[in-house]
Amino acid sequence: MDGREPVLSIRDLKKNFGSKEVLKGVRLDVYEGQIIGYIGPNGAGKSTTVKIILGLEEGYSGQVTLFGKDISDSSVEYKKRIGYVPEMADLYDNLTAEEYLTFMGELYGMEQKKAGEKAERLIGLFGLSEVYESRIASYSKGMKQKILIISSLLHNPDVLFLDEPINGLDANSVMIFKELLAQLAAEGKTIFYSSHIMDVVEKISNRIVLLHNGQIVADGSFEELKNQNMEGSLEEIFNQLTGFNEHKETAAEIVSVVQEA
Ligand SMILES: Nc1ncnc2c1ncn2[C@@H]1O[C@H](COP(=O)(O)OP(=O)(O)OP(=O)(O)O)[C@@H](O)[C@H]1O
Repeated sequence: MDGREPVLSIRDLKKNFGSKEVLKGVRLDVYEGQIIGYIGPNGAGKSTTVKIILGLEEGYSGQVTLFGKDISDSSVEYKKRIGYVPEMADLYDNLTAEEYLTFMGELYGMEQKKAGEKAERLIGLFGLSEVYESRIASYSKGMKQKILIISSLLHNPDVLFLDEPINGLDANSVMIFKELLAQLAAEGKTIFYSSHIMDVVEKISNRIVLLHNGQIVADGSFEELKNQNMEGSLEEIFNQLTGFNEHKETAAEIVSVVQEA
């Protein structure tokens, strides 16, 4: 792209679940400082791609190179440079945020004291100081989401994989989070952002990658996509590229079924 080595490079990535071909040859190079909006219809294979990169899903073909090394040859050490906010996570409800985050920091190779100090400061910045020592079971949805975000950042990763990260966050927290991503990218972090909230993806990403039927069907900045004969908002571009224009008819059919006697 600009002579630099990609942070992440994917070549001819294929993955089947049984007879279902989910990824049919994905090719992608991602560079430092990019915020990739990774989008696609339900079931397109976005989470599957991320899980393969994270080493959580095996049995694929093709090549995935992260930080210059093929992940199938790398030791687990590379995972210390990754932060991950999964879409659905099982937090340890019986732990307090302090215990959970210190534990996560240690898993990522941090010293317990350092992890604890950093976690406490981040908890404060996310407005959760009062509940730092309360059990996570007592947290609201948005509070749990903040814990996941903090846990993905605690060890200062180089690459972040975020799956619907603002789920449950209030408007003020969303504003901080969007700004946080921009500032992290400016510091050279690479961010992979999967979401169905198109107006947020449109605003925060500097590159949009659309996965459809197991392949990448669009790749570029929002401006570039608009210049490629696609019009309107990212939501409309998404509808055009995935061949969907029946929302009114489908909604009307649903209403008629709902109202059946
Ligand atoms: N462990 C599994 N076993 C069988 N099929 C799976 C498994 N994991 C995913 N799939 C299938 O692979 C396809 C892609 O799933 P994936 O979760 O990657 O989609 P996605 O793009 O992340 O979707 P969403 O937007 O709904 O989160 C789906 O058809 C799903 O049913």
